[in-house]
Amino acid sequence: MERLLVLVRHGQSEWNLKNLFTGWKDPDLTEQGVAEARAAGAKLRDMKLQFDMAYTSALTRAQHTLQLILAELGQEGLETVRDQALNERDYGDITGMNKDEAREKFGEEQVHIWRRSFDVPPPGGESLKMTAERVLPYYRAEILPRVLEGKRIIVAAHGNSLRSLIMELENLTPEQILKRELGTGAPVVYRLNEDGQVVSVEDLAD
Ligand SMILES: O=C(O)[C@H](O)COP(=O)(O)O
Repeated sequence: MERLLVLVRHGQSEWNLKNLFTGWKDPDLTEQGVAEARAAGAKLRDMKLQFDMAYTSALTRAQHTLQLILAELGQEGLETVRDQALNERDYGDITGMNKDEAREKFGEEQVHIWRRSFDVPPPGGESLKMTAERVLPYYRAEILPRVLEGKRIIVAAHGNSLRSLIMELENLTPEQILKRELGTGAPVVYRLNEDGQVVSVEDLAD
């Protein structure tokens, strides 16, 4: 039985382009983001992958990315579940702030801690640990059982919601996940065994 799980971060958003902390804000894709999403779909098509179900967040940039990928695959209208459990990490009070200006104001090191530490949340926002505490229960209850019953699943979501899931799938330590960056529009293709453990991983980033 095929147990396929593909994770893909949305293409470049308007706020990625402006270098703003985005979190739960809802900008759409840029032209480049649209192109990245189409390219992700083309890569999956070249691998002859097809899906039985899709999951995405409650945010436009992820939903739009999924829609463009499915169009490339000729799978428009695929059964899709949208849930805010898969939303980006909430950046709290620094949402909307320019990332370079934040470094000037709070210092390079502090901003790096907010962005890449495991358990230090930005003020009023979520750490990666807190993000994992909503992503993983959702994954275990909704997504994993479907993969294990043989449904081929694609998840279009966000840098940090996916990093928290990848940490679990790849058994990474907090130190290892800090260094794991996800490119916009770069699918990661997992095959799982009957216990839900990863037997192969293919990162399609160029
Ligand atoms: O929410 C954001 O600003 C980005 O999508 C991810 O931000 P990061 O690179 O700081 O994790």
